Amino acid sequence: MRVLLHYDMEHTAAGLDIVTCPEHDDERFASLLPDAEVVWHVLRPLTAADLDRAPRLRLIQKLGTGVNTIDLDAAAERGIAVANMPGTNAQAVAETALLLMLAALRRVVPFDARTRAGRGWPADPSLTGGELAGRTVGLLGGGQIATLLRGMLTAIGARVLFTTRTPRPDDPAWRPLEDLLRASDVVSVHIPLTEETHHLLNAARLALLPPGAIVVNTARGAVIDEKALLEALASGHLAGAGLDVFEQEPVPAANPLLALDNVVVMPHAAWLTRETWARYFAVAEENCRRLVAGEELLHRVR
Ligand SMILES: NC(=O)C1=CN([C@@H]2O[C@H](COP(=O)(O)OP(=O)(O)OC[C@H]3O[C@@H](n4cnc5c(N)ncnc54)[C@H](OP(=O)(O)O)[C@@H]3O)[C@@H](O)[C@H]2O)C=CC1
Ligand SMILES: O=C(O)C(=O)CO
Repeated sequence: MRVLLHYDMEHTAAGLDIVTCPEHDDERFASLLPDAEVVWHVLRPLTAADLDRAPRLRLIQKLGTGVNTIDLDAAAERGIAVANMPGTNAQAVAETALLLMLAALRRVVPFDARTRAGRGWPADPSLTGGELAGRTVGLLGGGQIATLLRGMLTAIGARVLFTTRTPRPDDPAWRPLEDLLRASDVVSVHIPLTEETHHLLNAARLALLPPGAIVVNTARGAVIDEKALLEALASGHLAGAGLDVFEQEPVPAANPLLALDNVVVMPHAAWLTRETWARYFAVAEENCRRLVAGEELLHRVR
């Protein structure tokens, strides 16, 4: 079975003929699509035009959780199955969210730059940080990532609140979104990007956060209105942000958020650990086996 791994990563597996293609190499991707029976998809959008070049394609296997980068209707129209693998990267993302909130609270970006430039010592008192212990952290989402992060934050001594679409009155930490925002010193986003969640954190909702709050996003850029975020940071209402994801990816170098030293950034790499890859390949190979055997796929989305 011909598998097209759409990432710059070599991998072999018994019974699978795996070819790889870096995500930025559109020409190679187009040339490999006609023979692909399975695409192992990471993040580069998979469009109807791509699928038109792939007459043998039977399965789009998302390596990870969010399927917003796949044209699901186009896949369904062409009889191509789509599956994801929720949870396989949850530990990595939860740890990254924790890392970004600590980095923002402790001003790692300016400290790092000044230390490298030989201007780090003595440490500038204007960069005095804050501790997570004792602060209230509001999580948007109560799924696999938010649940792991909640455990980590509780161990550190933070007070954790969370919100979901479906109220969870049995859990004393659950709050309606606006109540959660009013109470949160740090807010961290862990919900999918859908029509409903697009710009969920807009100017009005960001204004509900207490002055000096920190926003962390390891979910999808467009859940936050980036212009409103920039204004809230520029006005000083927000003290900082930790961003792994952006409205436009790859994030353009001219994005004004990148010029702020109270914003710590990553290139949508929260998931990127060796352990995540091992889990990705285990599920992806199992779904290829199931496809060949005519068995029900794991985590079929469509
Ligand atoms: N940066 C990265 O590398 C990665 C990013 N991600 C992103 O993180 C997201 C979360 O992942 P994960 O925790 O595994 O997903 P889950 O599916 O386990 O959890 C999603 C949570 O979002 C909640 N939710 C959905 N819609 C809304 C809404 N409108 N308002 C409030 N809550 C909502 C759901 O609860 P309910 O249905 O009750 O509302 C659920 O608790 C993914 O969708 C993906 O976009 C994931 C992995 C890697
Ligand atoms: O799993 C996800 O949704 C990611 O963003 C990483 O690919």
